[in-house]
Amino acid sequence: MADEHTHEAQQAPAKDNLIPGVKHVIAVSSGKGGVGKSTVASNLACALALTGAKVGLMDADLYGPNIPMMMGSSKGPEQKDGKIVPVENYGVKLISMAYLVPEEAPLVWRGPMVHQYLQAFFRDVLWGDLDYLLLDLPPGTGDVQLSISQMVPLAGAITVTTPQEVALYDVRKGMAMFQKVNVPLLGIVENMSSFVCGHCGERTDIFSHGGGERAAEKLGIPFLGRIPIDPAIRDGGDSGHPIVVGNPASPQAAAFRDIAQKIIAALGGTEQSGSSIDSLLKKIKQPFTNS
Ligand SMILES: Nc1ncnc2c1ncn2[C@@H]1O[C@H](COP(=O)(O)OP(=O)(O)OP(=O)(O)O)[C@@H](O)[C@H]1O
Repeated sequence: MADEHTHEAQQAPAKDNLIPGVKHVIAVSSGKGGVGKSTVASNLACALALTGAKVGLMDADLYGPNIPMMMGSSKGPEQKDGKIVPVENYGVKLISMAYLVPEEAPLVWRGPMVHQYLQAFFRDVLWGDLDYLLLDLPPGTGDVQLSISQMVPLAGAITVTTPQEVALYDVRKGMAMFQKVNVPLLGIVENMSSFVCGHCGERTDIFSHGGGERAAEKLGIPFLGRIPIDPAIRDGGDSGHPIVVGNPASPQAAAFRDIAQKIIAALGGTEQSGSSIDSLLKKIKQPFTNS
């Protein structure tokens, strides 16, 4: 069944460009749920915005949209001339299903509905000119991934994984799907790597160690970096202050910025170096607002 679907996707010619002002669309994916894909997507979006790039983040996880909470922006979008004005926080334009349905409503969509909603997220949202539009995908390989690969040209896909074997098994399947639909693989981010005790400094490899890098080597794709498992990162997500903007001086924020620079370089942009954290932060128009 999956093969039939991917075959369909491969054959479908790219439609009219639904987002002509967007230079690079980047899929943030994961083989498994709960590995930190939305956390990585929101921190990378902030890190890219801090370089001065124009950035959007689409919460394409129609079944479990978390981006508004993680980006501290629960207030829904406004409409203008029948179009949706994306919400903006930390210099990142945002859209999510969470803005459009009541909080407690179950999110159960059939395939055609998924396609329609995603199309509306591309076509009916006033994204304007963007350097990067990140798509936070649902975990796994399903309707959303296929619809998106048919709808817009993807500059590349990033996969987030935790380091243990069972997560890596799913990474390979996810990456194979992107390869089948001719989406370049930008690389793997290993999240929830080691835990370093804040008291004694001892390192514990809760989900094993180094699996993301080994998988990248095996698959012949770049390893983009590792993010430690750290309560401050979880706290940033829960409180709507991604650590990249909530605590920019932390090593965790630096790890996200480093990955963002690798993505910029992979897509042909210029790495921004030498900027102080203060000067980068001044580029965020309205920090900590819109919640
Ligand atoms: N590096 C980290 N350290 C500590 N907590 C983390 C880290 N990364 C993510 N988390 C936490 O793990 C939980 C799951 O993360 P997140 O929602 O980003 O995962 P996900 O892969 O997008 O999940 P799903 O796609 O299944 O909704 C969240 O509570 C988040 O704050």
